[in-house]
Amino acid sequence: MKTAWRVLIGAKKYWMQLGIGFAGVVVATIAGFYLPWALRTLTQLATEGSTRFAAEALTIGLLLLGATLLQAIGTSLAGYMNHYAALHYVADLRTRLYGKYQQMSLRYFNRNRTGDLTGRVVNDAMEAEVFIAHVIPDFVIHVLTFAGVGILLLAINVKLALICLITVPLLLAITAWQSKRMSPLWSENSKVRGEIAGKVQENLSGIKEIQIFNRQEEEQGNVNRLALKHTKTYLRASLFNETSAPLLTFVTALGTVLVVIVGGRLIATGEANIADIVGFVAYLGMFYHPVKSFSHLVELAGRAEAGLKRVFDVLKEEEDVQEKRHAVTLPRVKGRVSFQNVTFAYQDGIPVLEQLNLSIEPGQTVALVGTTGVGKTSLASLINRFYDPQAGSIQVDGIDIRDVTLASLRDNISMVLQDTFLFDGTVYDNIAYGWKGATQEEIVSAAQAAKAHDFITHMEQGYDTVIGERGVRLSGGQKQRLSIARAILRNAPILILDEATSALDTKTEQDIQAALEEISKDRTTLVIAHRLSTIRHADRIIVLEGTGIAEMGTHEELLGRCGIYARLYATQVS
Ligand SMILES: Nc1ncnc2c1ncn2[C@@H]1O[C@H](COP(=O)(O)OP(=O)(O)OP(=O)(O)O)[C@@H](O)[C@H]1O
Repeated sequence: MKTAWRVLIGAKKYWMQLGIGFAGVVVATIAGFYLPWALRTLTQLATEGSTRFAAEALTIGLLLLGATLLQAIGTSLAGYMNHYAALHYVADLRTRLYGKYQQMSLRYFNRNRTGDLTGRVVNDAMEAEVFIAHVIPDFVIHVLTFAGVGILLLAINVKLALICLITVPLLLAITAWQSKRMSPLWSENSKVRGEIAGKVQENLSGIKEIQIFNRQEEEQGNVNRLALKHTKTYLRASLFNETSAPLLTFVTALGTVLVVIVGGRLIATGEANIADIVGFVAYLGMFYHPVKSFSHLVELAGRAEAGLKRVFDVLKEEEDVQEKRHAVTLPRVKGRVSFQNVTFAYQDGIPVLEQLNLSIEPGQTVALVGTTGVGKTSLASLINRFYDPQAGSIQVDGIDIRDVTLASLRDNISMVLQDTFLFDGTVYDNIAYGWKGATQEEIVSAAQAAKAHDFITHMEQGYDTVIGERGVRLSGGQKQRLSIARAILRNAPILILDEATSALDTKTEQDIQAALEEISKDRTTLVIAHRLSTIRHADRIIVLEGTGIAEMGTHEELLGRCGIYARLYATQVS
């Protein structure tokens, strides 16, 4: 019920269509009441031996035709309008869900599987259609039919009407019990569906590894296990439904039996006539139908509710990297970046950085070095708020980055990441992704600076070549060069290069290094590199160890200190 309200309130924009749909449902349901009434009237006229039977029958026939027409028009109008509202609401829900994903921090994506999150947008959001176009209209039809037919039965014969009410509490009790038992089964079912989506998505992303390590059989087994788990949970719900359905049919039949027995006695005592009983029995099916179908409706609602809960769970999730209510726009900065007593951990109790202090002046190039896993990427990720630190603050030009809008902060930062991600579009579009509204000349000159122009022009369709999902049709080095071009195009005052040239051969790396040094001249640059030869000319080199800074200085100063850096350097040059 709560979900139905939530969906109805959420679909406010479509209340007009829902109103028309509602009117259609009401008209069609009421028009449907006429057939048994017509039967009763005809029987009455026949048993009374009316002389105008043929003329009366014609009138009743014409009225029946009108009622049937109204029923058809009402049903199709309601069907279209309810679907119109439902499908538009699904589209809104999918867009909102995707929008929410875009606001979430990386921490959220580390916690959840991509396939599961995709499943919520593709499958679970669609359950709103079931709610709006099926569950709610059916509920209205059932309530209207039950109440309307109930009144008609009372009008025909009060005693008989009360008799057929006897079984209703029992039918409702069975339905309520069924609904209580089914709800967790459907939740489990939706969860397993999400697990299947997550597993398949993960395996498709890692298809190379599966083939390299010959794990096809094992992975197929894993997917099969999940598929069977889904079958089992679905079957459990289905079994429960299938066993309670005959029980409902039996109790309904009991009501009809009572009406036949008591109806016979009432005819014998003259309290009812044949026409009443004919009308009564014809209405009885309509009267019990809503109560009987209520269980199917409960099943449908339960299934839809379980899916929608997974959608609403995401929508109500709090973003851990939040923009303040009155966050200001950060203008183009000079590029001073400072970390003050920053403590950061992915998991409670396992700090990656502790009480870290660091200040980078505008235009400086600072290199971060340290053993693998020490926290270099994590430190860089804090600057554009992929994550927020648990303690301390990070400032850009003296302004706490939590006080400014995320968009304006990120507009000031250009990043080339360790794993380059390219979209399935053209080379041109992928570079242009770096800056909205870049001109063709700017894109080409960024590609030239990133030493990508030559290989691009040698491709079949040059800048218009489609590079495939994640840039699969490019080599690692080519991808990296496109991503550097994208960053150059962005022309932001702060540049972060995280292993930006690791996939390049030495010659190309040297060429790009020169270009990167050129563009980093007038901007603050943070370089993370394992190959120490590439950061020799940095203004400052910071060596991370444990959870903080162990050494800091220029290349020469650090070599002279004969510490960690000197040892690392010695192992690389030897
Ligand atoms: N998303 C994550 N969730 C949990 N722990 C993480 C996550 N990313 C990194 N870590 C952990 O945090 C620590 C620092 O990782 P980080 O990637 O910052 O190191 P790094 O110095 O950049 O390593 P590398 O040189 O190998 O790229 C590591 O112990 C790593 O296992």
